[in-house]
Amino acid sequence: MPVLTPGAIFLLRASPLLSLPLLVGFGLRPLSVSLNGPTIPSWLPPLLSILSLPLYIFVRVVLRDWRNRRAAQALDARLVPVKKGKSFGSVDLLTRLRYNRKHGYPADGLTEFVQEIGPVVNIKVLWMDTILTVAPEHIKLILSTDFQNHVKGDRFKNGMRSVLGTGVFNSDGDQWKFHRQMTRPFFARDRISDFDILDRHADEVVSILKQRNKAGYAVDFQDLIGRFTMDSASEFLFNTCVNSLKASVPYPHNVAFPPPQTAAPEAQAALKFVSAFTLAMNRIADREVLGRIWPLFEIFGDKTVEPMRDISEYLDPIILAAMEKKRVGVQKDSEKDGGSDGLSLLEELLETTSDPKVLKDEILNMLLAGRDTTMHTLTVVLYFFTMYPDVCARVREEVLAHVGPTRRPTYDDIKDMKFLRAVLNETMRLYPSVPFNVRENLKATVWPSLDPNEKPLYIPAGSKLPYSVFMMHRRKDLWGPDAEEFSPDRFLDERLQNYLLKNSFQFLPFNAGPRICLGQQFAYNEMSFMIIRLLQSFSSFSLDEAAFAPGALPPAEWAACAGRKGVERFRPKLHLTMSTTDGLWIKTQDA
Ligand code: HEM
Repeated sequence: MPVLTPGAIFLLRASPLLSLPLLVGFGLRPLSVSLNGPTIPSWLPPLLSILSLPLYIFVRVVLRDWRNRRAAQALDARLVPVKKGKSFGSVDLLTRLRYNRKHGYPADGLTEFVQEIGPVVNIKVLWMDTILTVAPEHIKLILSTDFQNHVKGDRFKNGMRSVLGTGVFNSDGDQWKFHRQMTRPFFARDRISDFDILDRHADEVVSILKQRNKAGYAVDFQDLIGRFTMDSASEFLFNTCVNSLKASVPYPHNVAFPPPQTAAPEAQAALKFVSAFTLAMNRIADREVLGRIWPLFEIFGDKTVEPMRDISEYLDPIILAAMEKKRVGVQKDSEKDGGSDGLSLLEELLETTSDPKVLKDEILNMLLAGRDTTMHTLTVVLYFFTMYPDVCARVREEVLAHVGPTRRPTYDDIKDMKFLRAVLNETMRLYPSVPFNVRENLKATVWPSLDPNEKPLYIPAGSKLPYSVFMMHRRKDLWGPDAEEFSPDRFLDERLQNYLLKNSFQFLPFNAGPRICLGQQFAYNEMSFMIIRLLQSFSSFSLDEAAFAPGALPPAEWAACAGRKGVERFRPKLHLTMSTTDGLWIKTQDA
């Protein structure tokens, strides 16, 4: 049976509104004739039909703004200051932000709006309220103290549903509680400090880096570490390693005749799955950028169908096999090795549900959570090691002092390595994996004013409320005059007391409140483990700028810009999570 495309559904839903102009325009003439009224000139109905839709929207907007002003007055509050564009409906702002998202540095444009208007600003495009905040006071309300009133909301969830279903990331209320409770046991301490899986894959990463180094080629570290996080996550989550580290690793674009590579068929299947996964995530991220009107860009077909077909081809047999094992009571793979503590997430979930759709949604949600976030942070840590060799040398000293040159690190080693933790935190401060996030408020509410001389801010019900930890993490008034500098010691010296400890909500790489990242501890362990293994094998790292594809390095004009934009030698890119445009090409120096 043919399925309606998202665009067709959108148009069908909007059809009463779209048919209004035609009814007004063309219904008027026969009505006048039947009532013996004045003759209506033939040009009037088309003119009315053209004018009636904008008129209808205009009246609605004026009425809504009037109601909001009155509601604000009644609460002795004020409306959030608006950033206005130059064109009709401020469409130029949307065009500018979309262009910046593709070609600029993260938050380009938004940074200027915040400088001009303040840390909370209503970016009103097409008369819709989009209230951006970079204030810890408001983010705390959204995520924690007024959590019940701030949901992901249908607008966000509709765009994500064809990929993330109703998994933990893409649900609200009781449905979210069900998913969160179901997945939480998996993150018990025993489970996340079992380093066997990480160790095997870290060994593969080190050996690939060594081989390439010996042959004199740079390696795309982002690609390599993305395979590490994918293989580790897949093994933790569904007990089947995707084996992407076994597939051939790309050579830089400037290698004219790369050595021929052979890859096992399962490695090809892995790459197909990984690229379908990446594509599906990028497609839903595009929808989020387009906002409410995203279905209009999918009139002829759902853009996630194709990648989801490849994902299902890979994942469904794994899920069905696990269900079958459970049904016939075969001992679980992980129980054979290490008792029930070692259950994969899939096995853990099968204790609660046998619905294949719920199982698949959850696994995909966890892969999204677990792969791209850690991949990005580890990539930027390595980038900072190339830019700040003194920091790299200090972490290496700490590694050698605590773990030595070959021993496998333990949970306690990692816990004790304070400078390594500071480097991870500083990396996530400057380049948080989830730089922008969004919520919607169910009921109208009031936010405190950041200026004590001004009235509080009225937030109408159903507002789109994006918040940016990326921008908050760089505010000089919150972090000090050196906020744009990479300085891990700020998490250890007096700056910790002077800034962060005064307001813990100003540092939120893992979110906060009831929806705080479930994998936070797992992520710290995984990232620390990998860095320790790298620093046991290599003494330093360098960028190989010649290996970057044309256009992948920052454009020359960025050098004149203030802050990090002016100094970076990589190009951060935004989707649902942050990544590096066309990878990070590095060379290693053996220890
Ligand atoms: C550097 C690594 C990581 C960072 C920076 C990070 C950050 C975040 C953030 C910001 C959120 C909130 C998202 C939202 O509300 O829309 C989140 C949620 C979540 N994260 Fe992580 N994460 C990381 C690694 C992981 C890992 C490795 C896992 C699991 C394997 C994981 C599992 C989750 C889950 C399940 C949620 C959803 C929580 C909920 O909505 O109740 N994360 N994470």
